[in-house]
Amino acid sequence: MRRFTLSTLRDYGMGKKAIEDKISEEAEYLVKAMKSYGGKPFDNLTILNAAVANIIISILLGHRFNYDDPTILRLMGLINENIRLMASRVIRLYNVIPTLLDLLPGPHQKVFENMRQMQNFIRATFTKQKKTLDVNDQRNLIDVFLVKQQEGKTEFSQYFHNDNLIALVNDLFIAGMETTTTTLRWAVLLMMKYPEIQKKVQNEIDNIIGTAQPQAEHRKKMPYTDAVIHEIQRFGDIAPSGVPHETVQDVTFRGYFIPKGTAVFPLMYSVLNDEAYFKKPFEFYPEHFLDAEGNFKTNEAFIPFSIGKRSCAGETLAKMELFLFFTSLLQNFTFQAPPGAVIDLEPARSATHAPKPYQVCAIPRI
Ligand code: HEM
Repeated sequence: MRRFTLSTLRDYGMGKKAIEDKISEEAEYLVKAMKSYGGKPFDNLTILNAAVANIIISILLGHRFNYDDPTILRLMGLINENIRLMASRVIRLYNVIPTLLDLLPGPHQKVFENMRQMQNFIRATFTKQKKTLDVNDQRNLIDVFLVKQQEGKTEFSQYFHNDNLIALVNDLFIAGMETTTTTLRWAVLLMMKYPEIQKKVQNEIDNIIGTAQPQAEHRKKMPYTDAVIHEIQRFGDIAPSGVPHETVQDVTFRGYFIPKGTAVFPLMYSVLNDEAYFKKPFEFYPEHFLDAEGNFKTNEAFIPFSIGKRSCAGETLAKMELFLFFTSLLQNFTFQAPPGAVIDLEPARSATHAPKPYQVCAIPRI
Protein backbone atom coordinates (compact mmCIF):
# COMPACT_ATOMS: atom_id res chain seq x y z
CA MET A 1 0.00 0.00 0.00
CA ARG A 2 2.86 2.42 0.79
CA ARG A 3 4.40 1.87 -2.65
CA PHE A 4 1.00 2.36 -4.34
CA THR A 5 0.38 5.50 -2.27
CA LEU A 6 3.75 7.09 -3.02
CA SER A 7 3.62 6.39 -6.74
CA THR A 8 -0.01 7.59 -7.04
CA LEU A 9 0.72 10.75 -5.03
CA ARG A 10 3.59 11.42 -7.44
CA ASP A 11 1.42 10.70 -10.51
CA TYR A 12 -1.14 13.18 -9.22
CA GLY A 13 1.46 15.87 -8.85
CA MET A 14 3.31 15.50 -5.54
CA GLY A 15 6.57 17.41 -6.00
CA LYS A 16 5.57 18.59 -9.47
CA LYS A 17 4.27 21.73 -11.17
CA ALA A 18 0.71 20.33 -11.30
CA ILE A 19 0.30 20.33 -7.54
CA GLU A 20 2.25 23.58 -7.21
CA ASP A 21 -0.37 25.26 -9.39
CA LYS A 22 -3.16 23.73 -7.27
CA ILE A 23 -1.59 25.05 -4.07
CA SER A 24 -1.06 28.51 -5.60
CA GLU A 25 -4.67 28.61 -6.73
CA GLU A 26 -5.81 27.52 -3.26
CA ALA A 27 -3.57 30.15 -1.64
CA GLU A 28 -5.47 32.79 -3.63
CA TYR A 29 -8.78 31.51 -2.24
CA LEU A 30 -7.27 31.54 1.25
CA VAL A 31 -6.01 35.12 0.92
CA LYS A 32 -9.44 36.21 -0.35
CA ALA A 33 -11.14 34.51 2.61
CA MET A 34 -8.78 36.22 5.08
CA LYS A 35 -9.29 39.61 3.40
CA SER A 36 -13.04 39.26 3.96
CA TYR A 37 -12.46 39.80 7.71
CA GLY A 38 -11.25 43.34 6.94
CA GLY A 39 -8.49 43.22 9.60
CA LYS A 40 -10.99 42.29 12.35
CA PRO A 41 -10.16 39.40 14.76
CA PHE A 42 -11.08 35.87 13.68
CA ASP A 43 -10.12 32.25 14.42
CA ASN A 44 -8.13 30.95 11.41
CA LEU A 45 -8.70 27.23 12.10
CA THR A 46 -11.57 26.58 9.69
CA ILE A 47 -10.23 28.39 6.65
CA LEU A 48 -6.65 27.12 7.03
CA ASN A 49 -8.06 23.65 7.53
CA ALA A 50 -10.23 23.88 4.42
CA ALA A 51 -7.42 25.31 2.25
CA VAL A 52 -5.04 22.51 3.25
CA ALA A 53 -7.77 19.84 3.02
CA ASN A 54 -8.55 20.94 -0.54
CA ILE A 55 -5.04 19.97 -1.67
CA ILE A 56 -5.26 16.36 -0.52
CA ILE A 57 -8.92 16.25 -1.61
CA SER A 58 -7.86 17.28 -5.13
CA ILE A 59 -5.60 14.20 -5.25
CA LEU A 60 -8.10 11.85 -3.61
CA LEU A 61 -11.36 13.04 -5.13
CA GLY A 62 -10.29 15.31 -8.00
CA HIS A 63 -12.07 18.52 -6.93
CA ARG A 64 -12.13 21.25 -4.27
CA PHE A 65 -14.81 22.50 -1.88
CA ASN A 66 -15.74 26.08 -1.02
CA TYR A 67 -14.77 26.88 2.56
CA ASP A 68 -18.41 27.05 3.65
CA ASP A 69 -19.47 23.84 1.90
CA PRO A 70 -21.41 21.68 4.40
CA THR A 71 -19.58 18.49 3.31
CA ILE A 72 -16.07 19.77 3.99
CA LEU A 73 -17.22 21.41 7.23
CA ARG A 74 -18.70 18.10 8.38
CA LEU A 75 -15.61 16.03 7.45
CA MET A 76 -13.23 18.49 9.10
CA GLY A 77 -15.50 18.58 12.15
CA LEU A 78 -15.37 14.77 12.49
CA ILE A 79 -11.58 14.67 12.21
CA ASN A 80 -10.95 17.63 14.51
CA GLU A 81 -13.30 16.26 17.16
CA ASN A 82 -11.48 12.91 17.07
CA ILE A 83 -8.05 14.54 17.33
CA ARG A 84 -9.29 16.43 20.39
CA LEU A 85 -11.00 13.40 21.97
CA MET A 86 -7.95 11.16 21.44
CA ALA A 87 -6.10 13.20 24.06
CA SER A 88 -8.73 12.49 26.73
CA ARG A 89 -7.92 10.26 29.70
CA VAL A 90 -10.67 7.77 28.86
CA ILE A 91 -9.26 7.21 25.36
CA ARG A 92 -5.77 6.72 26.76
CA LEU A 93 -7.21 4.15 29.16
CA TYR A 94 -9.12 2.55 26.28
CA ASN A 95 -5.87 2.13 24.33
CA VAL A 96 -4.43 0.14 27.24
CA ILE A 97 -7.46 -2.01 28.18
CA PRO A 98 -10.02 -1.80 25.34
CA THR A 99 -12.06 -4.81 26.49
CA LEU A 100 -12.91 -3.11 29.79
CA LEU A 101 -14.42 -0.07 28.11
CA ASP A 102 -15.78 -1.60 24.91
CA LEU A 103 -19.36 -1.80 26.07
CA LEU A 104 -19.44 1.36 28.18
CA PRO A 105 -20.49 4.80 26.92
CA GLY A 106 -17.84 7.54 26.69
CA PRO A 107 -15.71 9.57 24.29
CA HIS A 108 -14.26 6.40 22.71
CA GLN A 109 -17.73 5.56 21.37
CA LYS A 110 -17.95 9.05 19.84
CA VAL A 111 -14.55 8.49 18.18
CA PHE A 112 -15.85 5.24 16.63
CA GLU A 113 -19.08 6.93 15.56
CA ASN A 114 -17.12 9.75 13.86
CA MET A 115 -14.89 7.19 12.14
CA ARG A 116 -17.98 5.34 10.89
CA GLN A 117 -19.37 8.56 9.42
CA MET A 118 -16.07 9.27 7.67
CA GLN A 119 -15.98 5.71 6.31
CA ASN A 120 -19.59 6.00 5.08
CA PHE A 121 -18.69 9.16 3.18
CA ILE A 122 -15.70 7.45 1.53
CA ARG A 123 -17.75 4.34 0.67
CA ALA A 124 -20.52 6.44 -0.89
CA THR A 125 -17.92 8.44 -2.85
CA PHE A 126 -16.17 5.47 -4.43
CA THR A 127 -19.44 3.62 -5.07
CA LYS A 128 -20.59 6.63 -7.10
CA GLN A 129 -17.22 6.95 -8.84
CA LYS A 130 -17.29 3.26 -9.86
CA LYS A 131 -20.29 3.99 -12.10
CA THR A 132 -18.29 6.39 -14.29
CA LEU A 133 -14.90 4.67 -14.03
CA ASP A 134 -12.84 4.90 -17.24
CA VAL A 135 -9.52 3.04 -17.38
CA ASN A 136 -8.23 5.54 -19.93
CA ASP A 137 -9.16 8.59 -17.87
CA GLN A 138 -8.22 7.98 -14.24
CA ARG A 139 -9.35 11.14 -12.47
CA ASN A 140 -7.92 10.69 -8.98
CA LEU A 141 -6.37 8.27 -6.48
CA ILE A 142 -9.68 6.48 -5.93
CA ASP A 143 -9.96 5.76 -9.68
CA VAL A 144 -6.40 4.37 -9.78
CA PHE A 145 -7.22 2.07 -6.87
CA LEU A 146 -10.51 0.93 -8.47
CA VAL A 147 -8.77 0.16 -11.76
CA LYS A 148 -6.24 -2.03 -9.93
CA GLN A 149 -9.12 -3.72 -8.13
CA GLN A 150 -10.97 -4.42 -11.38
CA GLU A 151 -7.86 -5.82 -13.08
CA GLY A 152 -8.48 -8.68 -10.66
CA LYS A 153 -4.90 -10.00 -10.60
CA THR A 154 -4.47 -12.49 -7.78
CA GLU A 155 -1.48 -10.63 -6.34
CA PHE A 156 -3.63 -7.48 -6.16
CA SER A 157 -6.75 -8.98 -4.55
CA GLN A 158 -5.00 -9.31 -1.22
CA TYR A 159 -4.53 -5.51 -1.02
CA PHE A 160 -6.90 -3.76 -3.40
CA HIS A 161 -10.17 -4.47 -1.63
CA ASN A 162 -12.81 -2.01 -0.40
CA ASP A 163 -11.72 -2.02 3.25
CA ASN A 164 -8.21 -0.99 2.24
CA LEU A 165 -9.56 1.72 -0.05
CA ILE A 166 -11.56 3.17 2.83
CA ALA A 167 -8.60 2.95 5.22
CA LEU A 168 -6.19 4.50 2.70
CA VAL A 169 -8.41 7.46 1.78
CA ASN A 170 -9.24 8.00 5.46
CA ASP A 171 -5.56 7.95 6.50
CA LEU A 172 -4.45 10.24 3.68
CA PHE A 173 -7.27 12.65 4.42
CA ILE A 174 -6.35 12.89 8.10
CA ALA A 175 -2.55 12.81 7.64
CA GLY A 176 -2.72 15.29 4.77
CA MET A 177 -4.96 17.77 6.52
CA GLU A 178 -4.38 17.95 10.26
CA THR A 179 -0.55 18.09 10.30
CA THR A 180 -0.09 20.86 7.76
CA THR A 181 -2.99 22.91 9.17
CA THR A 182 -1.57 22.69 12.69
CA THR A 183 1.87 23.76 11.42
CA LEU A 184 0.35 26.78 9.65
CA ARG A 185 -1.59 27.70 12.80
CA TRP A 186 1.72 27.68 14.71
CA ALA A 187 3.21 29.77 11.89
CA VAL A 188 0.61 32.53 12.20
CA LEU A 189 0.74 32.49 16.01
CA LEU A 190 4.55 32.69 16.04
CA MET A 191 4.54 35.57 13.54
CA MET A 192 2.11 37.42 15.83
CA LYS A 193 4.37 36.73 18.80
CA TYR A 194 7.60 37.78 17.03
CA PRO A 195 6.78 40.78 14.79
CA GLU A 196 10.45 41.50 14.09
CA ILE A 197 10.86 38.00 12.59
CA GLN A 198 7.64 38.47 10.64
CA LYS A 199 9.03 41.76 9.23
CA LYS A 200 12.28 40.11 8.12
CA VAL A 201 10.33 37.39 6.28
CA GLN A 202 8.17 40.05 4.62
CA ASN A 203 11.28 42.00 3.54
CA GLU A 204 12.69 38.88 1.93
CA ILE A 205 9.36 38.19 0.21
CA ASP A 206 9.25 41.79 -1.07
CA ASN A 207 12.83 41.57 -2.39
CA ILE A 208 12.64 38.14 -4.02
CA ILE A 209 8.99 37.62 -4.98
CA GLY A 210 7.57 41.14 -4.92
CA THR A 211 3.86 41.03 -5.77
CA ALA A 212 4.19 37.98 -8.07
CA GLN A 213 2.67 34.62 -7.18
CA PRO A 214 5.08 32.73 -4.84
CA GLN A 215 6.60 29.66 -6.50
CA ALA A 216 8.51 26.68 -5.10
CA GLU A 217 11.67 27.77 -6.94
CA HIS A 218 11.76 31.03 -4.93
CA ARG A 219 12.64 29.04 -1.81
CA LYS A 220 16.33 28.58 -2.65
CA LYS A 221 16.75 32.35 -2.90
CA MET A 222 15.03 32.89 0.46
CA PRO A 223 17.28 31.49 3.22
CA TYR A 224 15.68 33.48 6.02
CA THR A 225 12.12 32.41 5.16
CA ASP A 226 13.32 28.83 4.72
CA ALA A 227 14.96 28.95 8.16
CA VAL A 228 11.80 30.40 9.74
CA ILE A 229 9.63 27.62 8.25
CA HIS A 230 12.08 24.98 9.53
CA GLU A 231 12.08 26.61 12.95
CA ILE A 232 8.24 26.71 12.99
CA GLN A 233 8.25 22.96 12.36
CA ARG A 234 10.95 22.31 14.96
CA PHE A 235 9.40 24.52 17.64
CA GLY A 236 5.82 23.47 16.75
CA ASP A 237 6.86 19.80 17.07
CA ILE A 238 3.38 18.70 16.05
CA ALA A 239 3.93 14.95 16.55
CA PRO A 240 6.12 14.89 19.69
CA SER A 241 5.75 11.17 20.32
CA GLY A 242 5.73 10.22 16.65
CA VAL A 243 3.43 7.49 15.37
CA PRO A 244 3.50 4.17 17.23
CA HIS A 245 5.27 1.27 15.54
CA GLU A 246 5.56 -2.39 16.51
CA THR A 247 8.64 -4.59 16.39
CA VAL A 248 8.06 -7.47 13.94
CA GLN A 249 10.95 -9.47 15.40
CA ASP A 250 13.10 -9.49 18.55
CA VAL A 251 15.50 -6.54 18.42
CA THR A 252 18.53 -5.52 20.47
CA PHE A 253 19.09 -1.77 20.19
CA ARG A 254 21.97 -0.04 21.99
CA GLY A 255 22.03 -2.81 24.55
CA TYR A 256 18.26 -2.85 25.14
CA PHE A 257 16.33 -5.99 24.28
CA ILE A 258 12.94 -5.23 22.66
CA PRO A 259 10.84 -8.37 22.17
CA LYS A 260 8.79 -8.97 19.01
CA GLY A 261 5.35 -7.32 19.24
CA THR A 262 6.40 -4.37 21.44
CA ALA A 263 4.81 -0.96 20.76
CA VAL A 264 7.58 1.57 20.06
CA PHE A 265 7.03 5.34 20.23
CA PRO A 266 9.83 7.31 18.53
CA LEU A 267 10.04 10.46 20.68
CA MET A 268 10.63 13.19 18.13
CA TYR A 269 10.38 15.73 20.94
CA SER A 270 13.73 14.60 22.35
CA VAL A 271 15.45 14.99 18.96
CA LEU A 272 13.88 18.32 17.95
CA ASN A 273 14.86 19.81 21.32
CA ASP A 274 18.31 18.25 21.60
CA GLU A 275 20.77 20.84 22.97
CA ALA A 276 23.62 19.09 21.21
CA TYR A 277 22.04 20.13 17.88
CA PHE A 278 20.02 23.24 18.69
CA LYS A 279 21.61 26.12 20.62
CA LYS A 280 18.34 27.39 22.14
CA PRO A 281 16.00 24.39 21.95
CA PHE A 282 13.14 25.92 23.90
CA GLU A 283 13.15 29.27 22.13
CA PHE A 284 11.85 30.22 18.70
CA TYR A 285 15.20 30.92 17.06
CA PRO A 286 15.38 30.78 13.22
CA GLU A 287 19.17 31.11 13.48
CA HIS A 288 19.17 27.38 14.26
CA PHE A 289 18.99 27.00 10.48
CA LEU A 290 21.30 29.86 9.39
CA ASP A 291 25.09 30.07 9.19
CA ALA A 292 27.10 33.18 10.13
CA GLU A 293 26.66 34.60 6.59
CA GLY A 294 22.88 34.16 6.69
CA ASN A 295 22.85 31.13 4.36
CA PHE A 296 20.37 28.36 5.04
CA LYS A 297 21.97 25.55 7.06
CA THR A 298 20.49 22.05 7.37
CA ASN A 299 20.53 20.18 10.67
CA GLU A 300 20.47 16.39 10.85
CA ALA A 301 18.30 16.50 13.99
CA PHE A 302 15.51 18.21 12.04
CA ILE A 303 13.20 15.20 11.68
CA PRO A 304 9.57 16.40 12.01
CA PHE A 305 8.60 13.91 9.27
CA SER A 306 10.45 11.13 11.11
CA ILE A 307 13.04 8.96 9.33
CA GLY A 308 13.37 5.46 7.96
CA LYS A 309 11.26 3.19 5.79
CA ARG A 310 7.95 4.40 7.22
CA SER A 311 8.70 8.12 7.39
CA CYS A 312 6.02 10.57 6.25
CA ALA A 313 4.72 9.68 2.78
CA GLY A 314 3.57 13.26 2.19
CA GLU A 315 6.79 15.10 3.12
CA THR A 316 7.39 16.61 -0.33
CA LEU A 317 3.77 17.72 -0.59
CA ALA A 318 3.74 19.15 2.94
CA LYS A 319 6.96 21.15 2.36
CA MET A 320 5.57 22.66 -0.80
CA GLU A 321 2.28 23.52 0.90
CA LEU A 322 4.02 25.12 3.89
CA PHE A 323 6.25 27.29 1.70
CA LEU A 324 3.56 28.44 -0.73
CA PHE A 325 0.81 29.05 1.85
CA PHE A 326 3.18 30.75 4.30
CA THR A 327 4.75 33.10 1.74
CA SER A 328 1.36 33.91 0.15
CA LEU A 329 -0.03 34.82 3.56
CA LEU A 330 2.90 37.01 4.62
CA GLN A 331 3.03 38.63 1.20
CA ASN A 332 -0.56 39.75 1.70
CA PHE A 333 -0.95 40.26 5.46
CA THR A 334 0.72 41.30 8.66
CA PHE A 335 -0.57 39.16 11.50
CA GLN A 336 -1.29 40.88 14.79
CA ALA A 337 -2.95 39.89 18.05
CA PRO A 338 -6.26 41.67 18.75
CA PRO A 339 -5.77 44.68 21.06
CA GLY A 340 -5.20 43.53 24.65
CA ALA A 341 -4.94 39.82 23.75
CA VAL A 342 -2.18 37.76 25.34
CA ILE A 343 -0.32 35.48 22.89
CA ASP A 344 -0.23 32.05 24.49
CA LEU A 345 2.27 29.50 23.13
CA GLU A 346 1.14 26.76 25.54
CA PRO A 347 -0.28 23.88 23.47
CA ALA A 348 -3.89 22.72 23.60
CA ARG A 349 -4.80 19.28 24.93
CA SER A 350 -4.90 17.37 21.66
CA ALA A 351 -3.54 14.22 20.02
CA THR A 352 -1.15 16.46 18.08
CA HIS A 353 0.91 19.29 19.59
CA ALA A 354 -1.39 22.11 18.44
CA PRO A 355 -1.90 25.73 19.54
CA LYS A 356 -4.92 26.60 21.66
CA PRO A 357 -7.71 28.33 19.71
CA TYR A 358 -6.73 31.96 19.15
CA GLN A 359 -7.97 35.12 17.46
CA VAL A 360 -5.82 36.91 14.89
CA CYS A 361 -6.07 40.18 12.95
CA ALA A 362 -4.87 39.81 9.34
CA ILE A 363 -3.94 43.36 8.34
CA PRO A 364 -3.76 43.64 4.51
CA ARG A 365 -0.36 44.77 3.15
CA ILE A 366 -1.21 45.11 -0.54
C1 HEM B 1 3.72 19.39 8.23
C2 HEM B 1 3.15 18.33 7.75
C3 HEM B 1 3.40 16.91 8.12
C4 HEM B 1 4.13 16.36 9.16
C5 HEM B 1 4.91 17.10 10.23
C6 HEM B 1 4.01 14.93 9.05
C7 HEM B 1 4.61 14.03 9.92
C8 HEM B 1 4.48 12.66 9.83
C9 HEM B 1 5.06 11.73 10.78
C10 HEM B 1 5.90 12.10 11.97
C11 HEM B 1 4.71 10.48 10.37
C12 HEM B 1 5.07 9.17 11.07
C13 HEM B 1 6.27 8.54 10.39
C14 HEM B 1 6.76 7.33 11.10
O1 HEM B 1 5.96 6.67 11.75
O2 HEM B 1 7.94 7.02 11.03
C15 HEM B 1 3.90 10.62 9.18
C16 HEM B 1 3.38 9.56 8.48
C17 HEM B 1 2.60 9.71 7.35
N1 HEM B 1 2.26 10.88 6.72
FE1 HEM B 1 2.83 12.73 7.27
N2 HEM B 1 3.24 14.62 7.98
C18 HEM B 1 2.85 15.80 7.37
C19 HEM B 1 2.07 15.92 6.23
C20 HEM B 1 1.57 14.88 5.50
C21 HEM B 1 0.81 15.03 4.28
C22 HEM B 1 0.47 16.35 3.59
C23 HEM B 1 0.46 13.79 3.88
C24 HEM B 1 -0.37 13.45 2.67
C25 HEM B 1 -0.08 12.89 1.66
C26 HEM B 1 1.02 12.84 4.82
C27 HEM B 1 0.91 11.47 4.76
C28 HEM B 1 1.48 10.58 5.64
C29 HEM B 1 1.32 9.13 5.56
C30 HEM B 1 0.52 8.37 4.49
C31 HEM B 1 2.04 8.59 6.62
C32 HEM B 1 2.20 7.10 6.97
C33 HEM B 1 3.45 6.56 6.30
C34 HEM B 1 3.66 5.08 6.55
O3 HEM B 1 3.18 4.58 7.55
O4 HEM B 1 4.29 4.42 5.72
N3 HEM B 1 1.69 13.55 5.79
N4 HEM B 1 3.78 11.96 8.87
